[in-house]
Amino acid sequence: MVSLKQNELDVLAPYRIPDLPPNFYYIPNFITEEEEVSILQKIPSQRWVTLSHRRLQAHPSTLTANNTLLGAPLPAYLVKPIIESFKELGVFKITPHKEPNHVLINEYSKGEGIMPHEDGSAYAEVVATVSLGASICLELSEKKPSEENKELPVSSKEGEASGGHEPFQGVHKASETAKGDSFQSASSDYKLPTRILQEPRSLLITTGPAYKNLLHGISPTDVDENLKVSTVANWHLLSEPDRFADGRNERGTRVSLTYRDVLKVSSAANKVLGAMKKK
Ligand SMILES: O=C(O)CCC(=O)C(=O)O
Ligand SMILES: [Fe+2]
Repeated sequence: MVSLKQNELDVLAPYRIPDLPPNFYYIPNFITEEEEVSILQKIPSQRWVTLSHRRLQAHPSTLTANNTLLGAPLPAYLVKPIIESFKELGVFKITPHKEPNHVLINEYSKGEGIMPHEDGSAYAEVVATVSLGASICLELSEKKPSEENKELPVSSKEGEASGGHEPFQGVHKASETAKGDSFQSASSDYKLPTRILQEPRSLLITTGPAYKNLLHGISPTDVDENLKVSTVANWHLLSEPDRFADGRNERGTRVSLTYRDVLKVSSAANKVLGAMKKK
């Protein structure tokens, strides 16, 4: 019997990735192949915003400049079956709205990635990422003092401004230097930096200190290499580790759905009331 720590999402305990800051959970085969195909077909092709190393779309909309979401329902294909399963598992049970209200869809072609960054204070400390199409490695590193506040600006996350391209390059370089310097983890109990290998149809949940204290990114490479039990934190939770027996993951086009609970939500009704109060 797995012993449960306080606040741990009980049903998820068997999926907790060991030796990482609390808490990452990796659930292989979270959705079926049919569900995967169906979601991929429904992602609207006209809503992509192309960034320098990936393309992106936000549902129901991009956040405002002060990180507020104009509340609106998520499209049905993002709700069923995924959010229904989140409710059964209690994924968002600790967040203010108890369910996600915002989804960013990222698409990475072979060789593309995202700079190491933190998701920041606009969201509750739970992110649930469903991977589609192909496997990819998420790289985790600890924030160094010099890397505090490497929060991806909303503009770059949401693709509103081309200025978002600059931090991508800059932060990516910072991380590579850190690795070259044989990065020393402040908390030596944890094996950092490390990688989480995300297979298609899997769910990765990031909560608490894992959300707050680490940077995550994806190398813009054609092949993830040197994959083995000692370099991939979730190796024992993989659905098909044999696929990576040669230590390699040849990248394909991978789409991620990142579900979040935006803390500040304004409704259309609130806007009208606010305007009336000002009069
Ligand atoms: O594609 C992913 O898994 C990561 C995306 C991400 O970090 C983000 O959108 O903030
Ligand atoms: Fe992120």
